[in-house]
Amino acid sequence: MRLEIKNITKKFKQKTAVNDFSMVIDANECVGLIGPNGAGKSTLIQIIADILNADNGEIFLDGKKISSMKNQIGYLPQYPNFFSWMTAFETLSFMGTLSGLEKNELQKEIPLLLEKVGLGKEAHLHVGTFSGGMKQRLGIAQALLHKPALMIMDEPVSALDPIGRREVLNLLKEIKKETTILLSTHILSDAEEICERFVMIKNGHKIEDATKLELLERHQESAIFVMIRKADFQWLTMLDHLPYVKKIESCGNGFKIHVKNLETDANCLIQHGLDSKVMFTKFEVGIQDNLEEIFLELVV
Ligand SMILES: Nc1ncnc2c1ncn2[C@@H]1O[C@H](COP(=O)(O)OP(=O)(O)OP(=O)(O)O)[C@@H](O)[C@H]1O
Repeated sequence: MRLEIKNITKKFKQKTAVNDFSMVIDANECVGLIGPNGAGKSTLIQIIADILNADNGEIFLDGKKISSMKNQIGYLPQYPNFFSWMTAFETLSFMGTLSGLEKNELQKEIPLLLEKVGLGKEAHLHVGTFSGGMKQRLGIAQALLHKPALMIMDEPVSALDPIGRREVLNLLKEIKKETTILLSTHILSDAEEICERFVMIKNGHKIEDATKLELLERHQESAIFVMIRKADFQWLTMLDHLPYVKKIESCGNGFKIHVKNLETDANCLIQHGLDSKVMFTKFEVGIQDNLEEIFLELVV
């Protein structure tokens, strides 16, 4: 499985929702499409699901146009809609028939699928009685019905309460073992839990495409965090005059010393401290923001 999104642009009147967006997803990846409200996530996802047409650009799945490969894609919309008077089993049976699946096949597969999404015991309950998390898990079952190679999900957990969110995240952890996943969210911590790669979108543009490690390394501050005894605070005033020290900030119980070159200047700084008889209780080289801070820095 290889999904290639090539230079997709989509405009709604004057508004460019997706702007020259390209990316590739390979088999077994779980990719988070991250962006604030209105960034263009739903528009892009609907173009991949072949629900919306792009104005420019093309999407290929295994080298073939996406429109001819729809049976390889499972799509979970942002707000899945079910008939409240149908049971979970009837819902999947109805959806499966609409997608052209055989009745016999459905009779066999639906109980297995409901079991997989944790709704085995609720198979014959009306969907109207389901919680948000249960409905979302039913939506995931529906998207998996035809055994797609790629699952695309639009904000699968954003609208759920903490319990529903946990249920769905746990389910996604299971599904990603056997299915390639692209999911959109504006909540980075959700994506962080299950995705290995993060593609950030802002005003329709791709602004970042990296693994967690790459993101952390790329956004690592050139600073050293030190904790010293109160008696040694005088040492800090001497640092102001060093050519490689850019700035000193007080930070919690210690100090953040910003330097020009982390690798070389950290050694110089520790040597300077030792020569000045400073006792370090903490000396941490390279301060990494967490992903949430990186996200805010990039998108706001
Ligand atoms: N059918 C439409 N007609 C006009 N403008 C639209 C339409 N659909 C989306 N837009 C606009 O395109 C931009 C991108 O919207 P989109 O829904 O793709 O963003 P999003 O990242 O999914 O946001 P959210 O997290 O709020 O769902 C927004 O400015 C939105 O108002």
